[in-house]
Amino acid sequence: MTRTEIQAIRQSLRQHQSQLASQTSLLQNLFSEDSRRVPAMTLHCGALHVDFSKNLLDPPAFKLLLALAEHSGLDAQRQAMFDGAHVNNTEHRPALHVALRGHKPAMRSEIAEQVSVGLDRMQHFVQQVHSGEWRGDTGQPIRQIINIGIGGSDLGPSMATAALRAFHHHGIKCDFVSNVDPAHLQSHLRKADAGTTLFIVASKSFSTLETLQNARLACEWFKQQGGRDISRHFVAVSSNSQAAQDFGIAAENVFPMWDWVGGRFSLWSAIGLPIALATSMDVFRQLLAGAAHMDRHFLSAPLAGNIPVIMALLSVWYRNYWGCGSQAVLPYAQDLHLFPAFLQQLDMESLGKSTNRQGEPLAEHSGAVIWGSAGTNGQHSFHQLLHQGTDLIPADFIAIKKSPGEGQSLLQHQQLLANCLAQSRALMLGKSEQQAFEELQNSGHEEADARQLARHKRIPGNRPSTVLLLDELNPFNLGSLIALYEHKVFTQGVLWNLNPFDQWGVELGKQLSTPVFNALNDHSMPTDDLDPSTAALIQLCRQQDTHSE
Ligand SMILES: O=P(O)(O)OC[C@H]1OC(O)[C@H](O)[C@@H](O)[C@@H]1O
Repeated sequence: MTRTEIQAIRQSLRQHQSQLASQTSLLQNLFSEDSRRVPAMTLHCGALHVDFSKNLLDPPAFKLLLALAEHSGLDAQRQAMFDGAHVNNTEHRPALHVALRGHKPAMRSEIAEQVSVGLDRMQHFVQQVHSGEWRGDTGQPIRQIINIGIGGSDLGPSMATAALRAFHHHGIKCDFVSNVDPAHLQSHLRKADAGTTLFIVASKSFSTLETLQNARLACEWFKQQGGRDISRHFVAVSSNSQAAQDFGIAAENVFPMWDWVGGRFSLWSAIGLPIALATSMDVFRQLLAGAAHMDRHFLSAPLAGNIPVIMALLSVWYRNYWGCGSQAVLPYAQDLHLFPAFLQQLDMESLGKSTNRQGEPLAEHSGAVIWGSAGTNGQHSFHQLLHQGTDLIPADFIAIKKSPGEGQSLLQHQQLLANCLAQSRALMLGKSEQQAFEELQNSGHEEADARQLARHKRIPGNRPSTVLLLDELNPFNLGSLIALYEHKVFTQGVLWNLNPFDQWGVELGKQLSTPVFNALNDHSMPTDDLDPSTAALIQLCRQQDTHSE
């Protein structure tokens, strides 16, 4: 990496941004200056079409951002990740989620074999469950799956299972439990039948408190319901097979994963078992194939035509030069309603860092807050802030072209699409005070009243968005979409020179919860060594216990 050159590029980006920021109708000006802006800024990868044209980006800014990517060593670091080098430098590991979808890493030839064996085991198990060959301990087939896991062992599989609703296997219901709050598991157990329920205990480390506690509660419930043979109702997915066995899961029921897969990148491994059980192994393999398609695009497309790279460059552009502290992700598809929550972990756990790869403080802001929900619901709540709030918040709109239904459903789908495209357009166009005034006068308002109200109805516009259009929401396209965001996050890590594969910040909360838990459980335990606020709150909790006794 050439620090001086990077600093010079960053300085030019700052200067250029200040020129662009002075144009209040920059987006509309960019369209009038270049009639080819839309085709030039719309990229395609299989059935995914990405329209970048409504971004606050002109050709000089794009050129500077591409230079930033080149000087940051993106080519070499991308190759290093695909080859299996230790790109997770603080944990001394490769990050080889791409190997799970068929890429053969040059430095780790044994991995392709492990992946293939792992997939075959999944396939065999899914086939046994779906055919009814796998029986519970009362001789009944499995009808319900409850996945117990949290973070990467929950968000990816639950999101993909919901997204692939149209491909669900009839007769198998799949639920996900993550929160240590017993109410979460109990809400599912209340409706479950122990004889036909299969629990998947999903934990890469097999040491995560929430998952182990919920797994214990599930075992307790199973026994209370008269269940005898745990091995017919509990399987695990873990890279720590011994811990899973020590917990009581039969060795043959432990599906492997590996330390070279990061938790938030793990849905492609056996962590994706609930996806395959809820749909089919064929669907799961199509999901992998779609991701592999995006992997090839990321590896081979030139930077200027590389979708994940451009998305990452835009995120850096908005975060570092336009002062954007957050980014909205708005899937206009109910089946993708968990996508923003999945992305929150993928993006914020990866990029929420203040230290570079060398251990020095970062000179620039890194990861932004990622948030959003399924459209059109957001239009009736937080879109107000997107349109008229004081912050500039770039938005990714994700839309699906093909309606899954006909008749009235088709019409409603067109409404959904229309709303999506109209929101992206409204963010760009806004409404001038004059336009608002004329509309008010035309609708019969007195002039003074219209002038006053027009100030409130003015919408600045010039707010950026990207539209990602999928031909259809199917496993292949979903795989491509997820992999796109994975590579976007990786690229941002390169541009900020940080390690996107560790998560040390998460550890502190885990460490500190133990003494608090002990103090809550044992009232004789002194709390003087805790901070005054926590000590006082513990006292309050203890008093509450006394009152309810
Ligand atoms: O799969 P597990 O080992 O149980 O980990 C589950 C989750 O725990 C964490 O605290 C990490 O921050 C996540 O990255 C991880 O996905």
